[in-house]
Amino acid sequence: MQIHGHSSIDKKHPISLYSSKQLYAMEQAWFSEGHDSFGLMQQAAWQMAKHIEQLYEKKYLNHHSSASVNFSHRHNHQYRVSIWVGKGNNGGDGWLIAYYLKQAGWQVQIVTVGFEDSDFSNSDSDQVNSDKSDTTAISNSKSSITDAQKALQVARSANCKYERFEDSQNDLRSTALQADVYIDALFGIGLDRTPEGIYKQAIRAFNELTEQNNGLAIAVDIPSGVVASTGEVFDRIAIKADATLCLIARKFGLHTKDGVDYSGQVTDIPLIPYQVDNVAFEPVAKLITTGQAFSPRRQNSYKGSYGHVLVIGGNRIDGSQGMGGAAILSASSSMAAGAGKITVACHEAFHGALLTSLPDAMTINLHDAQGVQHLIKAASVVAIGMGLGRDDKAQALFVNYIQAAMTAKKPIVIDADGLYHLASLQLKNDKLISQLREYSTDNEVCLTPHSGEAAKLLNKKIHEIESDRLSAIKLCAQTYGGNWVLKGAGSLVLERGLDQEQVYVCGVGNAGMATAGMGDVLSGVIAGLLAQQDLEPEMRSLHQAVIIHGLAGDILVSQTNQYNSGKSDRGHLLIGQRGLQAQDMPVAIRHVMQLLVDS
Ligand SMILES: NC(=O)C1=CN([C@@H]2O[C@H](COP(=O)(O)OP(=O)(O)OC[C@H]3O[C@@H](n4cnc5c(N)ncnc54)[C@H](O)[C@@H]3O)[C@@H](O)[C@H]2O)[C@@H](O)CC1
Ligand SMILES: Nc1ncnc2c1ncn2[C@@H]1O[C@H](COP(=O)(O)OP(=O)(O)O)[C@@H](O)[C@H]1O
Ligand SMILES: [K+]
Repeated sequence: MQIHGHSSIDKKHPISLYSSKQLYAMEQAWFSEGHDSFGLMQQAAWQMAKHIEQLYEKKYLNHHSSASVNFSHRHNHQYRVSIWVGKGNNGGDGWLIAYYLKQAGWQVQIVTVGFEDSDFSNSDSDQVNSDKSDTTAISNSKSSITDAQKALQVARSANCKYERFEDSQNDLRSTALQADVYIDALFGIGLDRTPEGIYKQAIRAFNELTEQNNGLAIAVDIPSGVVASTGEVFDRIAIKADATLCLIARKFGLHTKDGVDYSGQVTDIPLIPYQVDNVAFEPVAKLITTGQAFSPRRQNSYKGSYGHVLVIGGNRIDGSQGMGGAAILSASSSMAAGAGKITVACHEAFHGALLTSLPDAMTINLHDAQGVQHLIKAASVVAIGMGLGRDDKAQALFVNYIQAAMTAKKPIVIDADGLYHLASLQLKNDKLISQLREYSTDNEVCLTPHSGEAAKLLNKKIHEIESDRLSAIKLCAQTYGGNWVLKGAGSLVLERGLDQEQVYVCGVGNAGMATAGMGDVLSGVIAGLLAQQDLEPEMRSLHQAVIIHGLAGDILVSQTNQYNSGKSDRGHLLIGQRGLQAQDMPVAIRHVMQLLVDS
């Protein structure tokens, strides 16, 4: 997975993301305007061939070639490419890439997967005389054959060598399979089920070969095995690409869930001017990698100008060890994100520990219902649920405090055990659920489940959530109202505006953050931003909080930021993904807040 270095925050615009259904609709819209589908495939392949050449030169010759590559035969060393094609149009792209790279002087070997001998002999009957081998002649040939078959003919007529994977699979060391660059054109956006049998073997062999030969693995459109609309990879069977050449428009699945691990560096090849204003092509989500710049604070201000966060959590059920850390992490992250004041309502057993690590905080006993309700009225934001406990007593507190927060019209952040209680209340048809949904139409309510919590909230299995995270977050919002984060690699954020909802995919963060307490940190950042009413709505938004959290995690493990001298300005040693702890986050959050002011 790519880790971003952030010595300053780069200012990339959000990237629109689409489902495969939308991609097919865009193509169809283009064809219905009279454009030729094989012509589009030729364009796609030609442009990909140029990018492949550039990627090759970047890796092996260690330089960036100019935008327009001068395709010429190489005298000293022939570039070797192994192109793996399936039977759909993704394979069609592969055949044509073979044709163009061969023209450019590459040594081309095609490996077909799932083809019968008859697939080649059938096309022999339509074969265009190789003397006249050009793509135009073939594109004008029999229209009854598919674009992929035409592409196959083009490559064959140019004498590109090919062999069936089925015939060579037992000998991965065969020289025919040795190459510098491996192109994955097995499946594109049409993949809709687990690759099995020969396909599974081919994907495994492709990955093994690229690794053994230290080859460059480049995926056409999307790594085969990744589902374009969801980012799911079935049974971990997918091409592990160093680079993906993404055709027409950016696929949602490249950036969330498993897709993040398989896509490598993604390059867009837009090809057609799809109508962005057309409702049919409204992106399903936007990929964000950077936050909004913060304005400097007014000099004439005081702690009250930046809000008062009340964290409610950190309980100890009789006889248990307790969960004070959750509230402490959330509170310290709130302050790191800039909240003016913080009070923690936690079990008294943790007051000492809290004050030792965060002397800036005020404390109150979680079970002092009157006192906490009083504080809810005084707070700017209420964040509830982190380590609150799941027993009946904790649920009674949860209901009581949520009611108080709604009466006092406070923004509410609900996480962890708070979500557990919501799920139980929903099953019991409790009136709190409809009250909260109603409340969320005019007031800020943020809910932040991971897949396990979302499964409980929707009364589904975790794999059902994971197989379609986009639908899951939408269903959460429909059922409970409010703004949502569905946490995990490529966290999804759903925010409801006045008349429409917007989904974001968080393009920062890393697997080092898969440790206990990181969610508590996120709830703190969300509350800390919401508390600062001097900020514009966009800067206090949920997606801003998720980005700050992810950037902070990346900064801690990055190889390229100021921490990599071995020591940070605060004397901490560089931290890696393994061993990153939630308690490391507040210092990095402060750093990101500063970078965003500077940017
Ligand atoms: N139509 C066009 O002109 C263009 C198409 N493009 C390419 O076309 C691709 C989409 O083509 P297709 O719709 O043919 O889709 P694919 O090339 O992804 O292939 C889909 C075929 O594979 C089968 N399949 C799906 N999952 C399978 C599995 N697990 N095991 C075995 N078979 C499986 C499907 O039933 C279908 O027959 C894009 O990703 C892109 O690469 C681009 O060339 C742009 C232009
Ligand atoms: N692989 C990952 N890539 C990016 N972010 C991650 C990854 N794993 C975890 N995170 C982030 O870390 C946080 C973990 O939250 P959560 O699972 O609720 O932890 P906890 O409940 O222990 O506090 C979430 O914001 C999540 O998106
Ligand atoms: K592919």
